[in-house]
Amino acid sequence: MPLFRRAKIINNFDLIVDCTDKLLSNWSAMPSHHVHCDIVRQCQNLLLEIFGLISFDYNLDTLNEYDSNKNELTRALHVFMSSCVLVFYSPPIVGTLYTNLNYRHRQAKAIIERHIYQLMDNEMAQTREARAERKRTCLIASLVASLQEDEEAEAKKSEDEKTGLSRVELLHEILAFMVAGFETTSTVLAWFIHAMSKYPDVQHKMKEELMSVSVNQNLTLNQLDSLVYLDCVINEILRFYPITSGTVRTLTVDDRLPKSSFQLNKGDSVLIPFYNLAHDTQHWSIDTESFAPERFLNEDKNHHPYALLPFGGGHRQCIGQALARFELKVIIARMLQRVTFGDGGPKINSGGYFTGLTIQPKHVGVTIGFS
Ligand code: HEM
Repeated sequence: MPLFRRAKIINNFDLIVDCTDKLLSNWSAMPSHHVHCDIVRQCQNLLLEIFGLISFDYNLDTLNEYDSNKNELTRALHVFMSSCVLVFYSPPIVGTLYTNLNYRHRQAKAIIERHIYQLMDNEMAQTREARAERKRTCLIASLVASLQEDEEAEAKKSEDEKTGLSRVELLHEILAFMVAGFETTSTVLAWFIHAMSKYPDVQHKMKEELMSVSVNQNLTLNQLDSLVYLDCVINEILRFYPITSGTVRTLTVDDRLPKSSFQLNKGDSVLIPFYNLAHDTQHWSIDTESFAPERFLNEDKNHHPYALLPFGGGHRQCIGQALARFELKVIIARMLQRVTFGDGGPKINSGGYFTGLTIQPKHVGVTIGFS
């Protein structure tokens, strides 16, 4: 999607910096010895606010200093996502019963639907010319542009003949974007913060790199582009702590695995396991169990392309990967210009993981020191 190409994404640089500054300002109001145990939620708040503004021109107000849950849509999204986790890991019949009978889920879904339809209507209320212009820069405008002109007429056609999306189909697309667009990136950010508290040398090296390109606290796009070690750290976070266990493809023809000649048949589902590939010693020179961002500068610079697949691959690879990488780079650079993450203690910051919609760090307790 052209909207998620770098040329468009970089227009959001100031917006991402401003949102990060808001979170930093909230953190600075806390006592310096405070151990932050809600890092996963704080990262979600940051990415939700950014994604809402970038994609939907909508302020979810999650960085509100007094109440991050003030907005009705934000609250509904959190409820909806917790029930999605339950449904995702339950047998289909249990999932259907739960979503049909659970009052909180039904209420959250109704609120989300009302807001999304409102977003669509606001977009449709613009003139044709304004919509055509906005389509080039704004996700919601671009999605609304695919709405069917005459839904009733389209409904009478066969599936192959139909063009565009109905309002309900668009609702589901927008909801999928909302969920995929913030939960993933925020989980990577939470793993990053946990990793920094555990690997102070890496954090120190990143700060040195930042200081070498920016002596004052400004941050420009050119400076950001020159932060090579920071890119290595992001890659190592994605390798060391994959946030999804893998992806699945269904075979459209019979095939055999190249080395073992193992027979696969049309219709078989094949799991591509991200964690195993990223930790398989056959594909990496430096110990795969060490957290070593330098590997991407040296020995493992030319690793097998399929050994690291955090965003999947092929036709169905992640549409938002350039946006996610850009958001992460800006946020991390901005944070490390101002703060140092410290280890809150062996028990409270013991890591481990929790599998929700993504694989999240379970026990994170960090101190946040301002310099
Ligand atoms: C670090 C953050 C992210 C990670 C690790 C991630 C990871 C993934 C993965 C593994 C897939 C499946 C790819 C495959 O099967 O080959 C995927 C699909 C997808 N992602 Fe992301 N994602 C991230 C951020 C985002 C963002 C920010 C957006 C929205 C702007 C997004 C939107 C999507 C969509 C719409 C798909 C489905 C694509 C399709 O089925 O054609 N993702 N993502």
